[in-house]
Amino acid sequence: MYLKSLHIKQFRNYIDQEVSFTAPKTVIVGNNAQGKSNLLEAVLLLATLRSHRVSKDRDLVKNGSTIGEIRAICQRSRLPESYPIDLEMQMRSSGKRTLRVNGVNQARHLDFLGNVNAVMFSSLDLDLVRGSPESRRNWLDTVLIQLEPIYINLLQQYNQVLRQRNALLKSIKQGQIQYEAQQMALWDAQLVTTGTRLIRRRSRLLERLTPIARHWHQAISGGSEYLEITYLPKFSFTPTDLVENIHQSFFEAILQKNIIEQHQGTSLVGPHRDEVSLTINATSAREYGSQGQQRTLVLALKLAELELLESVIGEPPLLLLDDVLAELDLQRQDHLLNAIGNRVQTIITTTHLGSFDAQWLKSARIFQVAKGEISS
Ligand SMILES: Nc1ncnc2c1ncn2[C@@H]1O[C@H](COP(=O)(O)OP(=O)(O)OP(=O)(O)O)[C@@H](O)[C@H]1O
Repeated sequence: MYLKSLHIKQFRNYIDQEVSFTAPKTVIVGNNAQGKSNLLEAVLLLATLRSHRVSKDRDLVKNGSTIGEIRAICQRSRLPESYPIDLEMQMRSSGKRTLRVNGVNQARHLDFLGNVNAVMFSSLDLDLVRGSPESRRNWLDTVLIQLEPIYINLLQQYNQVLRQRNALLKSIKQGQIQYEAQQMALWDAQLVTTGTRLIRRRSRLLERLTPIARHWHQAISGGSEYLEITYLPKFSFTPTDLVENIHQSFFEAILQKNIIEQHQGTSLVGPHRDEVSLTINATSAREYGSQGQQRTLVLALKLAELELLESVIGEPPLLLLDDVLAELDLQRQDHLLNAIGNRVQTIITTTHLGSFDAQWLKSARIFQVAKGEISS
């Protein structure tokens, strides 16, 4: 797919900015806090309807405004040039969003998704290995939303059940209501049904990503390291388990935590607490990996994400590199730049052009950004 132009209004530190992407590679240069990440965030929002940095739309809308807008024209390779897609996303500090495709309102998120596909690689992604389980869960969710847009509905359903179950547990903890086994069993059943759908999809995604990530990981590390990626719910689980078996193990785990959940006033079992284990030669990459090993691993995961999306969608997604190139050593940079080639439309942000290969820069369009204004 090709992103032809982006128009952002009252979004983060931008007032009204239009950018045309006339080359497969765009480099955005600017000092810190000028709006580089904000621009990439706008593109990622169109692809996933989620920000990788904040959860509330009020943080995305420009301070002092009530409504922000991201508009893009893109071109899918399966459609003729005369059928560009016009996407519009309006967000309000109240949280209400309006989504339009070619001028037509889309009531459901899943009807908007799938028009833009993108892979973001930012310094925040180093948290994928070193950070909390939440960053790994968020990563899986972001990839799944693009691979199968219906996932956004499944995620919303689960989160709604979780919120209600947590509210009930909190009221029990605070003594506002009595624990009633029958009432709780209803919520348990919904948590298990909606949660199992997420667990199975996340685990299936890892089964598809692992061989690709392993390939990249071996290529970058020189072939001596063996990567394993495993989905770890709070109960015993294998990816080949039947749905009924997962349900049963999930229920048993909830039952075991029954008393402490009432005591803590929150749900302790479910995909919101799951972990993804990343091991190199059977050793935890998070606890024992060197910084270099962790960087190689994150790069391998991102390249796997790119390759998987490309094979499922049938064309390369956009690649958004937020100030990460300078953080990679030359060998890792080479792997990344070779993998991108000229096939993948890439938008790169950087504070200085010094770390870029001169030849590579020749084929790129370069913009400057300062105080939320982009110039060429
Ligand atoms: N909702 C908002 N309204 C107005 N300005 C905002 C909003 N959110 C962020 N900003 C401003 O955007 C700027 C940060 O931009 P951005 O995160 O894109 O930085 P950057 O250019 O990528 O720099 P760095 O290299 O430090 O990451 C800051 O000046 C911040 O105050």
